[in-house]
Amino acid sequence: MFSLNEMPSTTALFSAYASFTASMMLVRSMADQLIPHPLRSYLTSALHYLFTPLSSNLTIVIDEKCGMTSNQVYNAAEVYLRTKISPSTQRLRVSKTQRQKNITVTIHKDEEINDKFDNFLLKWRFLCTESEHRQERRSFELTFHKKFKEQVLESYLPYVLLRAKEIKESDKVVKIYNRARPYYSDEEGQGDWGSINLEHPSTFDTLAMDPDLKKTIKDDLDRFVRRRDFYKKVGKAWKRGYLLYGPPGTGKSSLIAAMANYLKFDIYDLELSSIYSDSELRWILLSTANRSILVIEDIDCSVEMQDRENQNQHDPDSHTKLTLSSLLNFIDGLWSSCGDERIIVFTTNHKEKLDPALLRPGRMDVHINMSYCSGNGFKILASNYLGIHDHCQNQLYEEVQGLIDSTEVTPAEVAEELMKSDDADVALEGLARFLKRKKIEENTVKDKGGDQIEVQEAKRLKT
Ligand SMILES: Nc1ncnc2c1ncn2[C@@H]1O[C@H](COP(=O)(O)OP(=O)(O)OP(=O)(O)O)[C@@H](O)[C@H]1O
Ligand SMILES: [Mg+2]
Repeated sequence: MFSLNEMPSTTALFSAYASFTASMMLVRSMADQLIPHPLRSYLTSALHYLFTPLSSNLTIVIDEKCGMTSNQVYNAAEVYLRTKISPSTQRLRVSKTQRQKNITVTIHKDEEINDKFDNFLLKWRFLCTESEHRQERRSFELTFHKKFKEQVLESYLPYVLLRAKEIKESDKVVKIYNRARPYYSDEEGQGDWGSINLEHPSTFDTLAMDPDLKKTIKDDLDRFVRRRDFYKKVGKAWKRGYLLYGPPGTGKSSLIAAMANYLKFDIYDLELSSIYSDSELRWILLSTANRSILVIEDIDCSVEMQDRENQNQHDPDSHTKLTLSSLLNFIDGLWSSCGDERIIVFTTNHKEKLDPALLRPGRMDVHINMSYCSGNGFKILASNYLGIHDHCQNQLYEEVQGLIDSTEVTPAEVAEELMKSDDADVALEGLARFLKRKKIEENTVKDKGGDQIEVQEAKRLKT
Protein backbone atom coordinates (compact mmCIF):
# COMPACT_ATOMS: atom_id res chain seq x y z
CA MET A 1 0.00 0.00 0.00
CA PHE A 2 1.28 3.44 -0.74
CA SER A 3 -0.29 6.81 -0.17
CA LEU A 4 -0.79 9.55 -2.67
CA ASN A 5 1.59 11.68 -0.64
CA GLU A 6 4.29 9.25 -1.59
CA MET A 7 3.61 9.90 -5.23
CA PRO A 8 6.78 11.88 -5.29
CA SER A 9 6.07 14.47 -7.83
CA THR A 10 2.39 15.01 -8.42
CA THR A 11 1.89 18.34 -6.62
CA ALA A 12 5.36 19.64 -7.23
CA LEU A 13 5.17 18.44 -10.78
CA PHE A 14 1.92 20.25 -11.29
CA SER A 15 3.35 23.69 -10.46
CA ALA A 16 6.54 22.90 -12.34
CA TYR A 17 4.44 21.70 -15.21
CA ALA A 18 2.26 24.83 -15.05
CA SER A 19 5.23 27.18 -15.33
CA PHE A 20 6.76 24.87 -17.89
CA THR A 21 3.54 25.00 -19.90
CA ALA A 22 3.37 28.81 -19.60
CA SER A 23 6.91 29.25 -20.85
CA MET A 24 6.29 26.64 -23.51
CA MET A 25 3.30 28.62 -24.74
CA LEU A 26 5.43 31.72 -25.01
CA VAL A 27 8.21 29.83 -26.75
CA ARG A 28 5.66 28.14 -28.94
CA SER A 29 4.07 31.33 -30.19
CA MET A 30 7.55 32.58 -31.12
CA ALA A 31 8.54 29.20 -32.53
CA ASP A 32 5.29 29.05 -34.52
CA GLN A 33 6.61 31.77 -36.69
CA LEU A 34 10.26 30.69 -36.82
CA ILE A 35 10.47 26.89 -36.74
CA PRO A 36 8.87 24.55 -39.30
CA HIS A 37 6.16 22.19 -37.96
CA PRO A 38 7.95 18.74 -38.05
CA LEU A 39 10.97 20.14 -36.22
CA ARG A 40 8.71 21.90 -33.74
CA SER A 41 6.89 18.72 -32.69
CA TYR A 42 10.20 16.87 -32.38
CA LEU A 43 11.55 19.56 -30.07
CA THR A 44 8.37 19.55 -28.00
CA SER A 45 8.46 15.81 -27.39
CA ALA A 46 12.21 15.86 -26.64
CA LEU A 47 11.71 18.64 -24.08
CA HIS A 48 8.75 16.82 -22.56
CA TYR A 49 10.86 13.65 -22.18
CA LEU A 50 13.70 15.57 -20.48
CA PHE A 51 11.38 17.27 -18.03
CA THR A 52 9.48 14.12 -17.00
CA PRO A 53 11.14 12.47 -14.01
CA LEU A 54 11.38 8.70 -13.65
CA SER A 55 9.05 7.52 -10.91
CA SER A 56 7.53 4.44 -9.38
CA ASN A 57 4.19 5.43 -10.86
CA LEU A 58 2.61 4.29 -14.05
CA THR A 59 0.27 6.48 -16.07
CA ILE A 60 -2.30 5.10 -18.46
CA VAL A 61 -3.62 7.48 -21.09
CA ILE A 62 -7.22 6.97 -22.10
CA ASP A 63 -8.08 8.92 -25.23
CA GLU A 64 -11.61 9.88 -26.16
CA LYS A 65 -11.38 8.28 -29.58
CA CYS A 66 -9.91 5.11 -31.01
CA GLY A 67 -9.39 6.39 -34.52
CA MET A 68 -12.86 7.36 -35.73
CA THR A 69 -14.88 5.57 -33.07
CA SER A 70 -15.36 6.52 -29.47
CA ASN A 71 -13.36 4.79 -26.76
CA GLN A 72 -15.64 2.92 -24.37
CA VAL A 73 -13.13 3.15 -21.54
CA TYR A 74 -13.05 6.93 -21.90
CA ASN A 75 -16.85 7.16 -21.93
CA ALA A 76 -17.09 4.89 -18.91
CA ALA A 77 -14.45 6.90 -17.04
CA GLU A 78 -16.35 10.11 -17.69
CA VAL A 79 -19.55 8.65 -16.27
CA TYR A 80 -17.85 6.88 -13.37
CA LEU A 81 -15.87 9.93 -12.29
CA ARG A 82 -19.07 11.95 -11.90
CA THR A 83 -19.69 9.97 -8.75
CA LYS A 84 -16.21 10.63 -7.43
CA ILE A 85 -16.08 14.42 -7.55
CA SER A 86 -14.74 15.71 -4.25
CA PRO A 87 -15.33 19.07 -2.54
CA SER A 88 -11.77 20.08 -3.42
CA THR A 89 -12.55 20.07 -7.15
CA GLN A 90 -12.46 23.66 -8.38
CA ARG A 91 -13.97 23.62 -11.85
CA LEU A 92 -16.88 21.55 -13.08
CA ARG A 93 -18.83 21.20 -16.30
CA VAL A 94 -22.58 20.63 -16.37
CA SER A 95 -24.79 19.31 -19.16
CA LYS A 96 -28.06 17.51 -19.80
CA THR A 97 -29.34 15.71 -22.89
CA GLN A 98 -32.92 14.80 -23.62
CA ARG A 99 -32.11 11.21 -22.71
CA GLN A 100 -31.08 12.09 -19.18
CA LYS A 101 -33.23 12.63 -16.13
CA ASN A 102 -30.72 14.71 -14.23
CA ILE A 103 -28.11 17.34 -14.84
CA THR A 104 -24.72 15.77 -15.40
CA VAL A 105 -21.74 17.17 -13.57
CA THR A 106 -18.26 16.36 -14.85
CA ILE A 107 -14.82 17.74 -14.11
CA HIS A 108 -13.20 20.50 -16.09
CA LYS A 109 -9.85 20.15 -17.79
CA ASP A 110 -6.76 19.72 -15.63
CA GLU A 111 -8.86 18.79 -12.62
CA GLU A 112 -7.83 15.71 -10.65
CA ILE A 113 -9.84 13.08 -8.86
CA ASN A 114 -8.52 10.54 -6.36
CA ASP A 115 -9.98 7.08 -6.15
CA LYS A 116 -9.38 4.02 -4.06
CA PHE A 117 -9.77 0.44 -5.19
CA ASP A 118 -9.14 -2.64 -3.06
CA ASN A 119 -6.22 -1.36 -1.02
CA PHE A 120 -4.52 1.06 -3.38
CA LEU A 121 -5.00 4.59 -4.57
CA LEU A 122 -5.32 6.00 -8.04
CA LYS A 123 -5.33 9.49 -9.45
CA TRP A 124 -7.38 10.55 -12.45
CA ARG A 125 -6.67 13.68 -14.41
CA PHE A 126 -8.74 15.13 -17.22
CA LEU A 127 -6.81 16.65 -20.11
CA CYS A 128 -8.06 18.67 -22.99
CA THR A 129 -5.62 19.86 -25.63
CA GLU A 130 -5.98 21.42 -29.00
CA SER A 131 -4.62 19.46 -31.94
CA GLU A 132 -2.86 21.08 -34.85
CA HIS A 133 -6.19 21.19 -36.70
CA ARG A 134 -7.65 23.17 -33.84
CA GLN A 135 -9.73 20.22 -32.75
CA GLU A 136 -10.09 19.43 -29.07
CA ARG A 137 -8.42 16.21 -27.97
CA ARG A 138 -9.75 14.95 -24.70
CA SER A 139 -8.23 12.24 -22.59
CA PHE A 140 -7.90 10.95 -19.07
CA GLU A 141 -4.65 10.05 -17.39
CA LEU A 142 -4.82 7.40 -14.74
CA THR A 143 -1.80 7.28 -12.43
CA PHE A 144 -1.03 4.62 -9.83
CA HIS A 145 1.89 2.66 -8.44
CA LYS A 146 3.49 0.42 -11.04
CA LYS A 147 3.05 -2.69 -8.95
CA PHE A 148 -0.75 -2.47 -9.33
CA LYS A 149 -0.67 -2.57 -13.10
CA GLU A 150 -2.26 -6.04 -13.36
CA GLN A 151 -5.01 -5.19 -10.88
CA VAL A 152 -5.82 -1.95 -12.67
CA LEU A 153 -6.04 -3.58 -16.09
CA GLU A 154 -7.80 -6.74 -15.00
CA SER A 155 -10.04 -5.60 -12.18
CA TYR A 156 -10.24 -1.83 -11.76
CA LEU A 157 -10.96 -0.79 -15.35
CA PRO A 158 -13.57 -3.57 -15.86
CA TYR A 159 -15.15 -2.35 -12.61
CA VAL A 160 -15.25 1.22 -13.95
CA LEU A 161 -16.94 -0.05 -17.14
CA LEU A 162 -19.53 -1.96 -15.16
CA ARG A 163 -20.29 0.88 -12.75
CA ALA A 164 -20.63 3.33 -15.64
CA LYS A 165 -23.17 1.04 -17.28
CA GLU A 166 -25.20 0.89 -14.08
CA ILE A 167 -25.02 4.66 -13.55
CA LYS A 168 -26.08 5.34 -17.15
CA GLU A 169 -29.00 2.96 -16.87
CA SER A 170 -30.31 4.51 -13.68
CA ASP A 171 -30.13 7.96 -15.30
CA LYS A 172 -31.71 6.94 -18.58
CA VAL A 173 -35.13 8.17 -19.60
CA VAL A 174 -37.08 5.40 -21.27
CA LYS A 175 -38.51 6.43 -24.64
CA ILE A 176 -41.38 5.26 -26.69
CA TYR A 177 -40.93 5.31 -30.45
CA ASN A 178 -43.86 5.43 -32.77
CA ARG A 179 -43.95 6.01 -36.48
CA ALA A 180 -47.29 7.79 -36.40
CA ARG A 181 -46.03 10.44 -34.00
CA PRO A 182 -44.70 13.74 -35.25
CA TYR A 183 -41.02 13.49 -35.91
CA TYR A 184 -39.16 15.04 -33.04
CA SER A 185 -36.50 12.56 -32.25
CA ASP A 186 -33.24 14.24 -31.29
CA GLU A 187 -31.22 11.22 -32.19
CA GLU A 188 -29.66 10.16 -35.38
CA GLY A 189 -30.15 6.83 -37.08
CA GLN A 190 -33.66 6.24 -35.87
CA GLY A 191 -35.17 5.78 -39.31
CA ASP A 192 -38.70 7.07 -39.46
CA TRP A 193 -39.31 6.65 -35.76
CA GLY A 194 -40.35 9.68 -33.74
CA SER A 195 -39.90 9.45 -29.99
CA ILE A 196 -41.24 10.87 -26.79
CA ASN A 197 -40.34 10.06 -23.21
CA LEU A 198 -42.28 7.16 -21.78
CA GLU A 199 -44.26 8.84 -19.05
CA HIS A 200 -46.19 5.68 -18.19
CA PRO A 201 -45.88 5.35 -14.43
CA SER A 202 -46.61 1.62 -14.43
CA THR A 203 -44.07 -0.49 -12.56
CA PHE A 204 -44.13 -4.04 -11.26
CA ASP A 205 -45.01 -2.60 -7.85
CA THR A 206 -48.13 -0.82 -9.12
CA LEU A 207 -49.34 -3.71 -11.30
CA ALA A 208 -52.31 -5.60 -9.91
CA MET A 209 -51.31 -9.12 -10.75
CA ASP A 210 -50.84 -12.45 -9.12
CA PRO A 211 -47.61 -12.02 -7.08
CA ASP A 212 -46.20 -15.36 -8.26
CA LEU A 213 -46.81 -14.49 -11.91
CA LYS A 214 -45.21 -11.09 -11.38
CA LYS A 215 -42.14 -12.71 -9.84
CA THR A 216 -41.95 -15.24 -12.67
CA ILE A 217 -41.93 -12.45 -15.26
CA LYS A 218 -39.31 -10.41 -13.40
CA ASP A 219 -37.09 -13.48 -12.99
CA ASP A 220 -37.53 -14.30 -16.66
CA LEU A 221 -36.44 -10.78 -17.67
CA ASP A 222 -33.48 -10.86 -15.31
CA ARG A 223 -32.37 -14.20 -16.67
CA PHE A 224 -32.75 -12.96 -20.22
CA VAL A 225 -30.51 -9.91 -19.80
CA ARG A 226 -27.91 -11.96 -17.91
CA ARG A 227 -27.61 -14.61 -20.59
CA ARG A 228 -25.63 -13.00 -23.39
CA ASP A 229 -23.01 -15.76 -23.32
CA PHE A 230 -25.59 -18.49 -23.09
CA TYR A 231 -27.38 -17.32 -26.23
CA LYS A 232 -24.06 -17.13 -28.02
CA LYS A 233 -23.08 -20.61 -26.88
CA VAL A 234 -26.27 -22.28 -28.07
CA GLY A 235 -26.30 -20.25 -31.29
CA LYS A 236 -29.63 -18.55 -30.64
CA ALA A 237 -30.43 -14.91 -31.33
CA TRP A 238 -30.51 -12.93 -28.09
CA LYS A 239 -34.20 -12.14 -28.13
CA ARG A 240 -37.29 -13.12 -26.21
CA GLY A 241 -40.91 -13.11 -27.29
CA TYR A 242 -43.87 -12.52 -25.01
CA LEU A 243 -47.50 -12.98 -25.90
CA LEU A 244 -49.84 -11.13 -23.54
CA TYR A 245 -53.47 -12.08 -23.86
CA GLY A 246 -56.62 -11.24 -21.95
CA PRO A 247 -59.69 -9.02 -21.98
CA PRO A 248 -59.41 -5.23 -22.41
CA GLY A 249 -58.36 -3.40 -19.27
CA THR A 250 -56.45 -6.25 -17.63
CA GLY A 251 -53.10 -4.48 -17.84
CA LYS A 252 -51.38 -5.75 -20.99
CA SER A 253 -50.14 -2.31 -22.02
CA SER A 254 -49.39 -1.49 -18.38
CA LEU A 255 -47.25 -4.63 -18.14
CA ILE A 256 -45.28 -3.60 -21.22
CA ALA A 257 -44.61 -0.19 -19.66
CA ALA A 258 -43.60 -1.91 -16.40
CA MET A 259 -41.18 -4.15 -18.31
CA ALA A 260 -39.66 -1.15 -20.09
CA ASN A 261 -39.31 0.81 -16.85
CA TYR A 262 -37.81 -2.21 -15.12
CA LEU A 263 -35.20 -2.95 -17.78
CA LYS A 264 -34.78 0.68 -18.92
CA PHE A 265 -35.41 -0.51 -22.47
CA ASP A 266 -37.01 1.78 -25.03
CA ILE A 267 -40.30 0.76 -26.59
CA TYR A 268 -40.93 0.64 -30.33
CA ASP A 269 -44.64 0.64 -30.93
CA LEU A 270 -45.21 -0.96 -34.32
CA GLU A 271 -48.55 -0.42 -35.98
CA LEU A 272 -48.87 -3.09 -38.60
CA SER A 273 -51.80 -1.40 -40.27
CA SER A 274 -49.52 1.41 -41.39
CA ILE A 275 -47.03 -0.88 -43.11
CA TYR A 276 -47.68 -2.00 -46.63
CA SER A 277 -44.74 -4.03 -47.79
CA ASP A 278 -42.09 -6.46 -46.65
CA SER A 279 -39.36 -4.07 -47.63
CA GLU A 280 -40.91 -1.31 -45.54
CA LEU A 281 -41.14 -3.71 -42.60
CA ARG A 282 -37.51 -4.72 -43.10
CA TRP A 283 -36.38 -1.08 -43.08
CA ILE A 284 -38.46 -0.25 -40.03
CA LEU A 285 -37.25 -3.20 -38.02
CA LEU A 286 -33.65 -2.64 -38.96
CA SER A 287 -33.89 0.93 -37.75
CA THR A 288 -34.77 -0.09 -34.19
CA ALA A 289 -32.01 -0.10 -31.58
CA ASN A 290 -30.72 -2.87 -29.36
CA ARG A 291 -31.91 -3.19 -25.76
CA SER A 292 -35.44 -2.40 -26.75
CA ILE A 293 -38.95 -3.80 -26.69
CA LEU A 294 -40.78 -4.09 -29.98
CA VAL A 295 -44.51 -4.01 -29.36
CA ILE A 296 -47.24 -5.13 -31.71
CA GLU A 297 -50.58 -4.53 -30.02
CA ASP A 298 -53.82 -6.28 -30.93
CA ILE A 299 -52.21 -8.78 -33.23
CA ASP A 300 -55.63 -10.41 -33.71
CA CYS A 301 -56.78 -7.29 -35.52
CA SER A 302 -54.07 -8.09 -38.03
CA VAL A 303 -56.19 -11.04 -39.12
CA GLU A 304 -56.72 -8.79 -42.05
CA MET A 305 -53.10 -9.48 -42.83
CA GLN A 306 -53.87 -13.13 -43.42
CA ASP A 307 -56.74 -12.15 -45.69
CA ARG A 308 -54.37 -9.95 -47.57
CA GLU A 309 -52.07 -12.92 -47.89
CA ASN A 310 -54.86 -14.93 -49.49
CA GLN A 311 -55.80 -12.10 -51.80
CA ASN A 312 -52.20 -11.78 -52.83
CA GLN A 313 -52.41 -14.90 -54.93
CA HIS A 314 -54.67 -12.97 -57.29
CA ASP A 315 -52.96 -9.69 -56.91
CA PRO A 316 -50.30 -8.69 -59.42
CA ASP A 317 -48.62 -6.49 -56.76
CA SER A 318 -48.42 -9.32 -54.26
CA HIS A 319 -44.67 -8.96 -53.78
CA THR A 320 -45.19 -5.47 -52.37
CA LYS A 321 -47.72 -6.52 -49.71
CA LEU A 322 -46.90 -7.26 -46.08
CA THR A 323 -47.72 -10.76 -44.97
CA LEU A 324 -47.97 -12.42 -41.60
CA SER A 325 -45.41 -14.97 -42.71
CA SER A 326 -42.89 -12.26 -43.51
CA LEU A 327 -43.41 -10.75 -40.09
CA LEU A 328 -42.79 -14.10 -38.49
CA ASN A 329 -39.75 -14.68 -40.65
CA PHE A 330 -38.31 -11.43 -39.47
CA ILE A 331 -38.88 -12.42 -35.90
CA ASP A 332 -37.19 -15.78 -36.41
CA GLY A 333 -34.55 -14.90 -38.90
CA LEU A 334 -32.87 -11.96 -40.49
CA TRP A 335 -33.76 -9.23 -38.05
CA SER A 336 -33.12 -11.21 -34.90
CA SER A 337 -29.68 -12.21 -36.07
CA CYS A 338 -28.52 -8.60 -36.37
CA GLY A 339 -29.95 -7.27 -33.12
CA ASP A 340 -29.05 -7.92 -29.52
CA GLU A 341 -31.12 -7.92 -26.36
CA ARG A 342 -34.43 -7.59 -28.14
CA ILE A 343 -37.77 -8.24 -26.56
CA ILE A 344 -40.83 -8.66 -28.74
CA VAL A 345 -44.30 -8.38 -27.27
CA PHE A 346 -47.56 -9.21 -28.98
CA THR A 347 -50.85 -8.44 -27.30
CA THR A 348 -54.27 -9.74 -28.08
CA ASN A 349 -57.75 -9.79 -26.61
CA HIS A 350 -58.52 -13.03 -28.45
CA LYS A 351 -55.83 -15.65 -28.28
CA GLU A 352 -58.16 -18.13 -29.95
CA LYS A 353 -58.29 -15.97 -33.08
CA LEU A 354 -54.55 -15.95 -33.61
CA ASP A 355 -52.88 -17.64 -36.52
CA PRO A 356 -51.54 -21.00 -35.29
CA ALA A 357 -48.16 -20.11 -36.80
CA LEU A 358 -47.80 -17.47 -34.12
CA LEU A 359 -48.58 -19.88 -31.30
CA ARG A 360 -46.26 -22.62 -32.52
CA PRO A 361 -43.82 -23.69 -29.79
CA GLY A 362 -40.61 -21.70 -29.91
CA ARG A 363 -42.16 -18.67 -31.56
CA MET A 364 -43.31 -16.73 -28.54
CA ASP A 365 -41.23 -17.89 -25.59
CA VAL A 366 -43.66 -16.83 -22.87
CA HIS A 367 -47.47 -16.71 -22.97
CA ILE A 368 -48.97 -14.57 -20.21
CA ASN A 369 -52.63 -14.67 -19.40
CA MET A 370 -53.68 -11.25 -18.15
CA SER A 371 -56.84 -12.08 -16.38
CA TYR A 372 -59.57 -10.47 -14.31
CA CYS A 373 -58.74 -8.80 -11.03
CA SER A 374 -58.22 -11.12 -8.04
CA GLY A 375 -58.46 -10.38 -4.34
CA ASN A 376 -54.65 -10.11 -4.29
CA GLY A 377 -54.70 -7.74 -7.25
CA PHE A 378 -57.24 -5.59 -5.43
CA LYS A 379 -54.87 -5.29 -2.45
CA ILE A 380 -52.33 -3.60 -4.71
CA LEU A 381 -54.89 -1.27 -6.28
CA ALA A 382 -56.35 -0.31 -2.88
CA SER A 383 -52.88 0.46 -1.62
CA ASN A 384 -51.97 2.50 -4.75
CA TYR A 385 -55.21 4.42 -5.12
CA LEU A 386 -56.44 4.80 -1.54
CA GLY A 387 -53.35 4.13 0.54
CA ILE A 388 -55.15 1.45 2.52
CA HIS A 389 -53.91 -2.04 3.32
CA ASP A 390 -55.57 -5.30 4.25
CA HIS A 391 -54.34 -5.08 7.82
CA CYS A 392 -56.58 -2.02 8.28
CA GLN A 393 -59.31 -4.39 9.51
CA ASN A 394 -61.90 -2.63 7.42
CA GLN A 395 -65.06 -4.71 7.06
CA LEU A 396 -65.95 -3.10 3.76
CA TYR A 397 -62.45 -3.87 2.45
CA GLU A 398 -62.92 -7.56 3.20
CA GLU A 399 -66.36 -7.59 1.63
CA VAL A 400 -65.01 -6.00 -1.56
CA GLN A 401 -62.14 -8.48 -1.66
CA GLY A 402 -64.61 -11.37 -1.48
CA LEU A 403 -66.80 -9.84 -4.19
CA ILE A 404 -63.82 -9.34 -6.49
CA ASP A 405 -62.76 -12.95 -6.12
CA SER A 406 -66.19 -14.09 -7.28
CA THR A 407 -66.78 -11.56 -10.11
CA GLU A 408 -65.23 -11.08 -13.53
CA VAL A 409 -64.04 -7.51 -13.13
CA THR A 410 -60.96 -6.00 -14.77
CA PRO A 411 -58.30 -4.06 -12.85
CA ALA A 412 -59.16 -1.07 -15.09
CA GLU A 413 -62.78 -1.16 -13.86
CA VAL A 414 -61.71 -1.46 -10.22
CA ALA A 415 -59.21 1.38 -10.66
CA GLU A 416 -61.88 3.59 -12.18
CA GLU A 417 -64.21 3.07 -9.21
CA LEU A 418 -61.41 3.68 -6.72
CA MET A 419 -60.63 7.00 -8.36
CA LYS A 420 -64.11 8.33 -7.81
CA SER A 421 -63.45 9.56 -4.28
CA ASP A 422 -60.53 10.51 -2.07
CA ASP A 423 -62.45 9.18 0.89
CA ALA A 424 -61.55 5.48 1.16
CA ASP A 425 -64.91 4.47 2.62
CA VAL A 426 -66.89 6.28 -0.05
CA ALA A 427 -64.73 4.77 -2.81
CA LEU A 428 -65.03 1.26 -1.36
CA GLU A 429 -68.81 1.60 -0.98
CA GLY A 430 -69.05 2.68 -4.62
CA LEU A 431 -66.89 -0.25 -5.67
CA ALA A 432 -68.97 -2.70 -3.63
CA ARG A 433 -72.16 -1.43 -5.31
CA PHE A 434 -70.51 -1.69 -8.71
CA LEU A 435 -69.38 -5.27 -8.05
CA LYS A 436 -72.81 -6.40 -6.82
CA ARG A 437 -74.40 -4.92 -9.89
CA LYS A 438 -71.88 -6.63 -12.15
CA LYS A 439 -72.37 -9.95 -10.42
CA ILE A 440 -76.10 -9.77 -10.92
CA GLU A 441 -75.65 -8.86 -14.59
CA GLU A 442 -73.26 -11.78 -15.02
CA ASN A 443 -75.75 -14.19 -13.49
CA THR A 444 -78.54 -12.81 -15.63
CA VAL A 445 -76.55 -13.30 -18.80
CA LYS A 446 -75.64 -16.83 -17.76
CA ASP A 447 -79.25 -17.60 -17.05
CA LYS A 448 -80.88 -15.87 -20.04
CA GLY A 449 -84.56 -15.18 -19.67
CA GLY A 450 -84.17 -15.93 -15.96
CA ASP A 451 -85.56 -14.10 -13.05
CA GLN A 452 -86.43 -10.53 -14.06
CA ILE A 453 -86.23 -9.47 -10.43
CA GLU A 454 -82.45 -9.77 -10.66
CA VAL A 455 -82.33 -7.35 -13.58
CA GLN A 456 -84.44 -4.87 -11.67
CA GLU A 457 -82.20 -5.28 -8.67
CA ALA A 458 -79.21 -4.48 -10.91
CA LYS A 459 -80.95 -1.35 -12.23
CA ARG A 460 -81.68 -0.20 -8.70
CA LEU A 461 -78.03 -0.54 -7.75
CA LYS A 462 -76.97 1.47 -10.78
CA THR A 463 -78.61 4.57 -9.42
N1 LIG B 1 -53.18 -5.16 -13.80
C1 LIG B 1 -53.32 -3.84 -13.62
N2 LIG B 1 -52.71 -3.24 -12.59
C2 LIG B 1 -52.84 -1.93 -12.37
N3 LIG B 1 -53.58 -1.12 -13.15
C3 LIG B 1 -54.22 -1.66 -14.18
C4 LIG B 1 -54.11 -3.05 -14.48
N4 LIG B 1 -54.85 -3.31 -15.56
C5 LIG B 1 -55.39 -2.16 -15.94
N5 LIG B 1 -55.03 -1.17 -15.12
C6 LIG B 1 -55.46 0.23 -15.22
O1 LIG B 1 -56.33 0.33 -16.33
C7 LIG B 1 -55.78 1.13 -17.37
C8 LIG B 1 -55.93 0.39 -18.70
O2 LIG B 1 -55.14 -0.77 -18.67
P1 LIG B 1 -54.25 -1.26 -19.90
O3 LIG B 1 -54.25 -0.26 -20.97
O4 LIG B 1 -52.94 -1.72 -19.40
O5 LIG B 1 -55.12 -2.52 -20.34
P2 LIG B 1 -54.95 -3.45 -21.61
O6 LIG B 1 -55.03 -4.86 -21.11
O7 LIG B 1 -53.77 -3.06 -22.37
O8 LIG B 1 -56.27 -3.13 -22.43
P3 LIG B 1 -56.54 -3.25 -24.01
O9 LIG B 1 -56.71 -4.70 -24.31
O10 LIG B 1 -57.79 -2.47 -24.20
O11 LIG B 1 -55.37 -2.65 -24.69
C9 LIG B 1 -54.34 1.33 -17.00
O12 LIG B 1 -53.88 2.59 -17.35
C10 LIG B 1 -54.33 1.17 -15.50
O13 LIG B 1 -54.65 2.39 -14.89
MG1 LIG C 1 -53.51 -2.25 -24.33
